Amino acid sequence: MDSKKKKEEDTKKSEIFASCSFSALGLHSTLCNQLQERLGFEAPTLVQAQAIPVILSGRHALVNAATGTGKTVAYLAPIIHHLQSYTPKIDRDNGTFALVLVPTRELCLQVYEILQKLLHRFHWIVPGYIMGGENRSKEKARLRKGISILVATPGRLLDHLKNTASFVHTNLRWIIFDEADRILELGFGKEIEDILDLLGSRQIGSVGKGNQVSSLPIFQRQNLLLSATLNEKVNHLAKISLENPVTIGLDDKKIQPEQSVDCIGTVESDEDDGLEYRKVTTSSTGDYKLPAQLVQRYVKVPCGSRLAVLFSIIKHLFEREASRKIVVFFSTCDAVDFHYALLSEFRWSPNSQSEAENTERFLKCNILRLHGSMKQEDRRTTFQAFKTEKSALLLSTDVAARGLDFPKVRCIIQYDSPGEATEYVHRVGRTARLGEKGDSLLFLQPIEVDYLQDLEKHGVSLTEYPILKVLGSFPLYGQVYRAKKFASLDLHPWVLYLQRALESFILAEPSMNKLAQNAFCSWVRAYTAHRGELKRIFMVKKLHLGHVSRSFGLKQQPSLVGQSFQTQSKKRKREGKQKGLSRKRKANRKT
Ligand SMILES: Nc1ncnc2c1ncn2[C@@H]1O[C@H](COP(=O)(O)OP(=O)(O)OP(=O)(O)O)[C@@H](O)[C@H]1O
Repeated sequence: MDSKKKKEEDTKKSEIFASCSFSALGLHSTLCNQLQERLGFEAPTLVQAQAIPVILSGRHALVNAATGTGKTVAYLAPIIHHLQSYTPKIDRDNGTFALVLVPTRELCLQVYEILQKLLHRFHWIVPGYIMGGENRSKEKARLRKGISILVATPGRLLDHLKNTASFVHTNLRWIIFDEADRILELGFGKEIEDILDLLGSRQIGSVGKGNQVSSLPIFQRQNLLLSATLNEKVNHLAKISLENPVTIGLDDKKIQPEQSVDCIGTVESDEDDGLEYRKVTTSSTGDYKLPAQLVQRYVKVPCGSRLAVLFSIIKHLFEREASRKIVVFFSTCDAVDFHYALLSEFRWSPNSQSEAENTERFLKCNILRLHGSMKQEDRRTTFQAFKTEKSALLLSTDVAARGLDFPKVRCIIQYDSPGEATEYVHRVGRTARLGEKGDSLLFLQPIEVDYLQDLEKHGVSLTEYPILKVLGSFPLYGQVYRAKKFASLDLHPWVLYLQRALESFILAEPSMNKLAQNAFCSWVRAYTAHRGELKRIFMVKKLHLGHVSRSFGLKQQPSLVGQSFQTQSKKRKREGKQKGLSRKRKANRKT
């Protein structure tokens, strides 16, 4: 390696990793060995170097650091450090000492897997998880046996707190909210407050709640909140769950002690022992932290050409580099199902003269899908598969947007726009993790480009993707159509031919046609669900439903599809009433 390259590498490393070792942070040597041997971590990341000593000290903490910077180990390592040091050694009868609350099932499994690795040499500390979609009786049995560090989704945890008498949590010392803002966005606010009440952890001061196992010391509660993005709701949660917390990772732009206008709930600490104690005011217009090496672009596509352009870009990316991982985000489960079926089955050879010659799969890559309406077992299989695959395309709802750590994802495509800027940040955060390369591409219709200004307000700026150049790389009947000739994507021959082929393919397959109609309906519903300021940008009134139909490869008149939209929406409402759907679930239905 030449010296310039080495210097660059060193600079890059120093922007991610601290110059100290894990043991210098005060962690037990066996744990440091586990970090190295089981996880391959040589040195702590910057956020770990900041957070571990604070968390070891027992202080409550609010940790705000960019996606993929190692927040998980930042809280797990200090907990394990403490638990392994207790004498007498803890055992399963002592019940749960640490509770990690996460928004999704996949994140639950991910944290659990890391715990398993870290606890390899501490067999007396038992990790476990409970989450929606799993068998309650089996979970009850596991809780009865005792779980020292429990990872949970909030709804299921509350269920067990209320209904599982054998769940021992009298020794609880830590409550961690990982992806705190997402937990709240999903509408779990009430559950969280109930959980804090049931655990006697609201407003703290609840040190040593009476029933501790007598041989163990009385523990001071320590609560931790972590997220790459903060919002008003997190401030509220911080207020009701953290006592005199230390804030880690909040940069100066976000910390404006004198400003109170945007401050909703101030987390304050007036102690000064050399650690970073600050008054925090997170403003809703503050900027978000994104990995510096992430290349962010947008592509402006007229609605009717969206489908053809998406297919072309994915094809282009895999043809340029066959071995790569890409995630495409959609707004609804139905949209994922439709695009999954179509991308997997669509056959078209751009140079064939007749339909009979269209035997070749348009996309040859491995395609996976993930969303909240899938069976738990299928979700688990996809999650594991995408982790281990070297090359694959994952189509997903926002269920994959938070916290998931899929190695080596090179590109994130946001086909349906994310809505809140926080969601944008977390979606793109699935790539460019821990200093790795990463690209992101946001699809926008010409009527939606004001969204770029909304992102700008949060310090997120994107450049335009050279779509005409990409389309120009596809020969059609031996001819290459050069970029400059086509002012609009709609008129590009490649797009026109591909769109026609997609529409014929869908029309010929009744099941595909049905999937397309369902996807269309739920897409329109999701579009109408944009909130607040964003309603001004994503205005359903501005949509041309005929063009939206085209974007699902449908030739039908929008009014026909519109009828089925109404029927479906009535049906869902009826079902919702029958099931007594909570506000939370309604908010959650997109994922
Ligand atoms: N000290 C370290 N050395 C090397 N790799 C690390 C280190 N700490 C974490 N990692 C790796 O970095 C990646 C990101 O870590 P993690 O998932 O904890 O990030 P995060 O900050 O929680 O991200 P997000 O905000 O998306 O949830 C993981 O693959 C993890 O294994």
